[in-house]
Amino acid sequence: MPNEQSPPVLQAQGLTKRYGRRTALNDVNLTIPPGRVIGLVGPNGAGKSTLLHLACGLTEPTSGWLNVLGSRPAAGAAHLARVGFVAQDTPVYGSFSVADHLRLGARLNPSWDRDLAERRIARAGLSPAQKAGRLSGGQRAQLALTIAAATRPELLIFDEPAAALDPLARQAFLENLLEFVTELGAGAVLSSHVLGDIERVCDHLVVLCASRVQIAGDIPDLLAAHHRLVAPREELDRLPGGAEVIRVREENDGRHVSALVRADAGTPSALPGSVEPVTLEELVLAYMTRAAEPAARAGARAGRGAR
Ligand SMILES: Nc1ncnc2c1ncn2[C@@H]1O[C@H](COP(=O)(O)OP(=O)(O)OP(=O)(O)O)[C@@H](O)[C@H]1O
Repeated sequence: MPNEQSPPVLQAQGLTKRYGRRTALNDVNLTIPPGRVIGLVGPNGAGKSTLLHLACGLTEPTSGWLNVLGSRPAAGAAHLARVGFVAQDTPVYGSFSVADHLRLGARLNPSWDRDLAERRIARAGLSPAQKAGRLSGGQRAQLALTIAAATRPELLIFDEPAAALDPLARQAFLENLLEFVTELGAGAVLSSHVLGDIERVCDHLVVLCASRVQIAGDIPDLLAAHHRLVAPREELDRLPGGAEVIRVREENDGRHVSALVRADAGTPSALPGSVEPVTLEELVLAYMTRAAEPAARAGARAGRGAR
């Protein structure tokens, strides 16, 4: 069970990963405190899988470093056992039965919790005799989750585990995930494109776009620090110190703008115009849009140059 003295779940400094000439992660700095369920969001190609693969020790940084639970990823068998990973396509062995998977898990993992595995398989309604290749996407995801959790890791890492599931199966999967996290006293990192899923299960958010972390923090703190305001455009030049405009949109009247602003706690009363709280979706979209704008402008310039 993590406490105040526990090391950060993830800590990265200058973390960079290149595949040939392609940069997947660029100078990522991140410190995530212990005991969190972390949502990792970002558009396709943002570098989410790369970050998760680095965290599991499946690949090495090009430069910089990353610590997971206070050590380099996969630094020896003992550290490897502290982290459970469920990959994007929740892989299982198609010709093995559910029971075969549990037997294999028990044989390969000294910390295997047989009681937890069997209890959860029964709870998910999976028949031990069923071949994994015949399971539905939702059942396969539950099996992969159970195998990862039965090794009793301190951190569970999921790469878009529920992407292919229908809403009901997704809800069942996420509920199960949260139950595991509670039962094991573990942390979890979960990448997803579905903000509703993140909102439902995560208490910490990392927005990754264009190979960099755009914003990270505990979700209640992030929501408290961001505001939507509608004000005359010129008022944006007179924002209080420390306030930062993340995204601006023209209002229909041509005189006012709607802006998403980051401001320290306590500043909302100093902001001009009408000030409203933001939703998690607005916040994430604002950072994604801001990150995409330089690339879009560069693309437009290149397009004009090509004509
Ligand atoms: N093994 C690889 N070889 C070459 N390029 C790669 C490799 N893995 C990832 N990339 C590239 O690195 C960048 C980041 O990819 P990554 O898969 O980490 O993004 P992602 O945020 O997980 O995307 P998605 O949401 O589509 O799964 C992309 O440009 C991708 O093409």
